[in-house]
Amino acid sequence: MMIRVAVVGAAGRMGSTVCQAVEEAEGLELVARLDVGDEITSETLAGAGVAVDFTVPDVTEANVHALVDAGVDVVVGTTGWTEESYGRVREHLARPEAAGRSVLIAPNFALSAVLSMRFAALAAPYFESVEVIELHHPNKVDAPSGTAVATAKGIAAARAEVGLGPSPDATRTDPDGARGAVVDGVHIHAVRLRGLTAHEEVVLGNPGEQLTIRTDCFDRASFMPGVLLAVRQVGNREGLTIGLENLLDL
Ligand SMILES: NC(=O)C1=CN([C@@H]2O[C@H](COP(=O)(O)OP(=O)(O)OC[C@H]3O[C@@H](n4cnc5c(N)ncnc54)[C@H](OP(=O)(O)O)[C@@H]3O)[C@@H](O)[C@H]2O)C=CC1
Ligand SMILES: O=C(O)C1=N[C@H](C(=O)O)C[C@H](O)C1
Repeated sequence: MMIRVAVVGAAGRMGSTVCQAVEEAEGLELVARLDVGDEITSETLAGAGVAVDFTVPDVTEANVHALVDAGVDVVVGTTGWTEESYGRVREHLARPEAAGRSVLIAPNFALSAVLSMRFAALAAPYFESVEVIELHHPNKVDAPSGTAVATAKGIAAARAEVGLGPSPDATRTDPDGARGAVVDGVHIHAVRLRGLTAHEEVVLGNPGEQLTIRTDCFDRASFMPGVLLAVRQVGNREGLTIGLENLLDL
C-alpha cells in the first residue's frame, strides 16, 4: 500500500534531501512540502498518512502536536528534545482523540551513528574515562548535537549500572568552559568547521590504553535509509518511540 508523506522543513538541508528520497522510494508518495510560514492542518497535509519533521529545535515540539492533531503519524529528526518535551508528546498520544497515532523521534538516522552510540554504551562500563567530541558544519544552530547528548546519556546510564562514578578530572579552574558541556556527568566538546557534515568521536581511556569509536557522515544521503525505514514502520508502532535503534532490534 502506498504511504503518502508530508515533509515539514522541506526547504532545509535535511528536508529537501528527504523530499528527494521519498520521491525516489518505492511505495512512498510525496504529497506536501511545508516550510516556515505554512500552517499545519489536514488541508495543507494533503492526505498524508505520515509527516517527517526536520525543522529547528524551537518549533519541532509544536509541529509534532499540530501534526498529531491533524491526524498523521510523525517521524522527527529535529534535535532539541528533552525529557519534558518527550513527556508532553507521550501525554498527547495517550489522549482518546490521538488514539492510533504514533510518533518516532530519533537524534540520528545514520546507521553508523546509531551503531556508534550502541558501541559506546557497550564499552562504557569497562573504561575509567570517557568524553564525547562532536564535529559539524558551521551552519548548525544547536550545540551540543542531539546525537552527542543521546550518546552521553547512554554512556552515563551504562556506567551507573555498574556503579562507576565520574571520569577522573583534576580541573579546578576553567573560567572559559574549556572542558565543554557536561551531560549526565559526561563531557561533550563541540567543533564547528567548514567542510564537515556530521561526525562524532567517543574516546574512552584506561591506564595505558584508549578506545576511539568514530562515526563520519560525509553526506546527508547517510540519513535517508533510516528516515525511509521510520516512515515505513512508524504506523506499526504505538505511542512514542525514541531512537532508530528500536526499529533495528539493537
Ligand atoms: N536525526 C538526524 O539524523 C538528523 C537531524 N538533523 C537535525 O535536523 C534539524 C534540521 O537540520 P537542517 O536541515 O540542517 O536545518 P535547516 O536549517 O537547513 O532546515 C530547517 C528548515 O526548517 C525551516 N523551518 C523553520 N521554522 C519552521 C517552521 N515553524 N515550520 C516549518 N519549517 C520551519 C527552516 O526555514 P528557515 O531557514 O527559513 O528558518 C529550514 O528550511 C536540526 O535540528 C538538525 O540537528 C540533521 C541531520 C540529521
Ligand atoms: O545538524 C546536523 O547536521 C545534525 N544534527 C543531528 C544532531 O544534532 O545530532 C544529527 C547529525 O549529527 C547531523
